[in-house]
Amino acid sequence: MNTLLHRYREQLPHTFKGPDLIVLQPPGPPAPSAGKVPSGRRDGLPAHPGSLAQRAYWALLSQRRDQSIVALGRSGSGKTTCCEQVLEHLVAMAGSVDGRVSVEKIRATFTVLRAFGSVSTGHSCNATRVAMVMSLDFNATGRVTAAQLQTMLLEKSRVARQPEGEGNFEVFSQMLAGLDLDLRTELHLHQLAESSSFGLGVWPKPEDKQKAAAAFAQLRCALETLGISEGEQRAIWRVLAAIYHLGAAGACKVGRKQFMRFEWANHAAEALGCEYEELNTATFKHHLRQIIEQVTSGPSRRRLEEEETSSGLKMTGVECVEGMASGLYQELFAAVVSLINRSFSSHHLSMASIMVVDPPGFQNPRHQWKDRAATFEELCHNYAHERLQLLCYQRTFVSTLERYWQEGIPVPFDLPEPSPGTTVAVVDQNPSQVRLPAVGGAEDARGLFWLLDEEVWVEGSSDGVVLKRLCAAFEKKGAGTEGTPALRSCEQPLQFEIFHQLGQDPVRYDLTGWLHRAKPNLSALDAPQVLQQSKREELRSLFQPRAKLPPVCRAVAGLEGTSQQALQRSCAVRRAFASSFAAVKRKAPCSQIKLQMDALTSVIRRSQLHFIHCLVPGPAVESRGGQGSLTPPQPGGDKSGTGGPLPLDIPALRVQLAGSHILEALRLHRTGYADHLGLAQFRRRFQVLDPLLMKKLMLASEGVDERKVCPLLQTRQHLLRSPPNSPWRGDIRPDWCGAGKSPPLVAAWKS
Ligand SMILES: Nc1ncnc2c1ncn2[C@@H]1O[C@H](COP(=O)(O)OP(=O)(O)OP(=O)(O)O)[C@@H](O)[C@H]1O
Repeated sequence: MNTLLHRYREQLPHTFKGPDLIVLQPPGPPAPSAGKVPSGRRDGLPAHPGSLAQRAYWALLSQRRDQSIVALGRSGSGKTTCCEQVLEHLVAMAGSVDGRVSVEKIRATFTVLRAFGSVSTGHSCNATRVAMVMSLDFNATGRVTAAQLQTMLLEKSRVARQPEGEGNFEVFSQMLAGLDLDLRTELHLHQLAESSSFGLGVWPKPEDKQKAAAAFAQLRCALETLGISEGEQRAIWRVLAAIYHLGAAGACKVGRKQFMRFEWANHAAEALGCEYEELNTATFKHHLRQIIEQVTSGPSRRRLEEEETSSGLKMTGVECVEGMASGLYQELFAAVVSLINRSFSSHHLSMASIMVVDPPGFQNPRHQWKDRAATFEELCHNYAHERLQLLCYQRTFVSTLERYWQEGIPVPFDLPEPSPGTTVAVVDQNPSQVRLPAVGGAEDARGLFWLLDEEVWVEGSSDGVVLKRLCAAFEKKGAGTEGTPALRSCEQPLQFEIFHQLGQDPVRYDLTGWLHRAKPNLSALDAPQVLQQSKREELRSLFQPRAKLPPVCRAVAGLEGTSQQALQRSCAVRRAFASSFAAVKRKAPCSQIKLQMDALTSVIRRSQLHFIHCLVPGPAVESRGGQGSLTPPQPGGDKSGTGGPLPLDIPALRVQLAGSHILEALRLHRTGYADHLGLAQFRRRFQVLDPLLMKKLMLASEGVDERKVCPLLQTRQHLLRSPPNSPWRGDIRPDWCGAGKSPPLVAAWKS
């Protein structure tokens, strides 16, 4: 486990001295191994994400096993920066076959991802709104053969709606500010609309527009570095322009469902290469499509469609336009990811991979002293973050203690309580696969996602009903109830609080309108067809390859790839979606979020996991614009522009430490035996020192009586004491090998 405490480094002398806990240096090129090494570190590297990357790399080479590096922490804590540094370090260190993967391309990828996947919020000016897994494949000689990007949980609704004081995806303002005159005229962007229902084309200050234009020039360079042709870039700008025009067109709020401003809708159709009528039908007239399908399909299908129309699935005109815009953006994002993957793909054989995971950060409006309740999208990001924390908990504590128990190693350590699983269950617990006992005592307690998916089909149901059922299942009532609560209802109507971060960081949510959000948006589902059937060749060639992908996995981008490693990862995603076919068939948006997280965890689950906990050490500072954004960190000391160093926010740091079980993990690391090897790896590593002993060792372990192994090693403790400076030096405990316990037989060292 690694803790990266960014900024304020100078103010934290010797904060963490554990062998695995490191303090992040300010961003910059990976530090060489020279320099002051914090005491207790065994790899000889100073504190830096690069040192973690190096460890994962050596583990990959020595164990021939996939590795994953997962960044966790609040929004704005430096996860994306850290992941970028890790990837750059790996590529620079290992080198790549044929130069297919280079540091420049990795940087370019992050520039593109920041443009298309991040927004400006109070936490950060580049808050990521998509979860990303970037995998580097290595061959047996340790060189990078290929890379693959997969993305999940894109906050596509952001295109049409943003919380107060937050922005749309950066790429819109960049394109509107920086597009050259010819293209601007061709796409009807030379004169921006007076108002856009998507909040596009607005810059609070003139310098913001200049910055956006400069960022657009950088984005174009990045796209070129990734080998994305001029024609493909034009197709990308066309879709973005169409989304802009849809925002300007708007929808009539009363009467017939139709565009409010015909002229702008016409521009949107022109940009997409389709007729106005086609766009109009795809956006508003699903019933026409449904009627055709009903006529051509069998009776069972007809029943399903009837159900859909009779339940509250009918949408307003505004929802239809929003759905079309978000659907177009999701397809565009997936196409951009495919283009990035094309630039990294190769047919070279690979042995194993290192996967770097950057999820959206944990978010709480209270962190910026905002009084508003959190939104549905923020709940989804917090849920994703806690699913990864749960994985960390299982690997750090549950599996480790289980291994000690299996090997008969007495370690005085109790499983920390509570587990992140308590709050994860509030969101996604499925009574048919209950992992934890229902907190409120109700036998069939369903998590929020399941409740929303269920209630959306019930005639006359409301947000209040969902809240009532949720509280009945998970709220602790009465004085006798023990343990940390997972949920409580608030005094404000339709509001509730989930006790995230092990109860340390409760977030208040407003459930108003969530039932409406849980409906599948039929316009969004029609968007891919509009793009695939475009009359413009450049759009068709960009989007038609997506038509071949199974519709179940549409929310996940980056499933293409021909190498063996890429196919394995894609299979893991498909398996996760296949596990809940009913939810996929119903196109239920909430279950899809859970399935996307299942897919992400199943991609990395089999690998050796390394977690990076990024902490925000100081309080968020309101920007001069009053939009609640963090003051950008200053190099070399983080002066906030006020002349003095920012104070450390000790309570906030405590909350972050306690909310992620960091101190408990450190304690287990010191009490237990953090490093261990399977016998086969142990033999491979040390047999050169005493081949005879190793042979006996293998024979003993292959035989029935494993007890013979232990005395053999005890007689040769010097094996592990040499060579000098070996990172594996240490004491062997006499009971390191569990007598009579079942395999896997492991060797454990005292760190
Ligand atoms: N080690 C560091 N020292 C100083 N500043 C940093 C460091 N790491 C990141 N930053 C800055 O902090 C800001 C937020 O960083 P970043 O986008 O990586 O955070 P994040 O955790 O990925 O946020 P989110 O989850 O919202 O995407 C950026 O402006 C970045 O430049």
